[in-house]
Amino acid sequence: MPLLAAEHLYKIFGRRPQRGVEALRNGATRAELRADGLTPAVIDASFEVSPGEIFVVMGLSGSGKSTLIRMINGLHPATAGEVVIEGENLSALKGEALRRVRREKISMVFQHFALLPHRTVGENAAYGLKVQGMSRSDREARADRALEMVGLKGWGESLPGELSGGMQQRVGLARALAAETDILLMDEAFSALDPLIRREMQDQLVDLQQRLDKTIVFITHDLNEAMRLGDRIAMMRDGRIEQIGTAEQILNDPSSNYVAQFVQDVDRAKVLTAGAVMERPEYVIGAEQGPQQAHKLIREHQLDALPVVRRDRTPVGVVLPGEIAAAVRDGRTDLPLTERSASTVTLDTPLADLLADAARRTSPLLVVDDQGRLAGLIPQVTLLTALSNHPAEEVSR
Ligand SMILES: Nc1ncnc2c1ncn2[C@@H]1O[C@H](COP(=O)(O)OP(=O)(O)OP(=O)(O)O)[C@@H](O)[C@H]1O
Repeated sequence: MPLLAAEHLYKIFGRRPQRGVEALRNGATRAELRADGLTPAVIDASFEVSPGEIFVVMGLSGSGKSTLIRMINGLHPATAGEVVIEGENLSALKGEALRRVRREKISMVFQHFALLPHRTVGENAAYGLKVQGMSRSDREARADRALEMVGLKGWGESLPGELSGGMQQRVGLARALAAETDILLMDEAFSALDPLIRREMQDQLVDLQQRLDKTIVFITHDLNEAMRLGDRIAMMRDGRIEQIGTAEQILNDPSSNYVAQFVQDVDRAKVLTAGAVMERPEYVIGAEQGPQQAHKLIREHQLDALPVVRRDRTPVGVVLPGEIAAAVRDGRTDLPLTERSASTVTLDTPLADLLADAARRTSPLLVVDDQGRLAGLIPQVTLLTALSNHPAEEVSR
């Protein structure tokens, strides 16, 4: 079951917004609604977020991201459609019931930290808990734990003004973590930070997510940030979600010209991984087999390379047509198939790392999964083609 789902959500600002929903469903354009005094901020948005996922909502200014996230946390009632959290329809809740879900399930991190300047870092981290009526000692214990998680142990007595921007945002994050909700909503949370600190925070967020298994909806207008953070990304335009997919799906298979144009300048080498560019081998050969069998398979199926694997499918190496043909011709049929060992990389190795020595490579790369089993193969030509699109200085990091 998804932890969080949006089902045909609409948010229209203006008087009697419901008529705008009807008009849009009947094919009216945004401009037509505007002329009628209505602003459609979110139009027919549907998606599901799984537990432990980082789901990024990406779009330009005015595309509807903030409005969408405000509907998810119940700050804005939806004009139509539903927000469902752990099976509970938020849109149907009111008053205390709505406040309870918001308090227990969702916490929010804002762009401008939203810290109270005259309260200490510790008090700021514990702020949401005080509002809930939690005892002082419990509040302090939770706030301390949260500050430690974000690397601010020992800063509890300081005032926010004594901290750098990056540290202040960590306090904002600690406050959200102290609430111990499963869902974190982050609205342009790192946009006010300078680039180096921003990267650090992105890395820390991914790390925290892996340790704490939070479900995160992260809003950004920065495509690189979206690609770095998102398990999946929803691309928004003019209130509508144009495409939802992994960074790789969006790069390799954009659903519209708009998305294609948007991603055209992305450095693919930094986003794509070995898993995205590999081919799944249709044929493999067991390490106990000999060159005769390898030769036969290669000839019959016109293979460019044949991975050699053990019984448990861990790779031993790869045989190439020319060499195996020569061995068979010379009668060296007792040759062990492990003769040429190939380099192996894991599924999540960035393409940029593979390109670093692509020009020197003479055999395909074997890709293994996290159990060390053969998952795929990256032919030489794939690397060389990628390399020609990414000059070496661009990919060396
Ligand atoms: N309270 C409001 N009343 C009227 N119109 C609004 C309101 N809030 C947002 N809008 C309009 O809804 C549209 C979407 O705005 P929204 O703030 O959700 O976009 P955004 O993608 O978050 O942009 P930004 O990154 O600039 O915050 C815009 O046209 C905006 O002017």
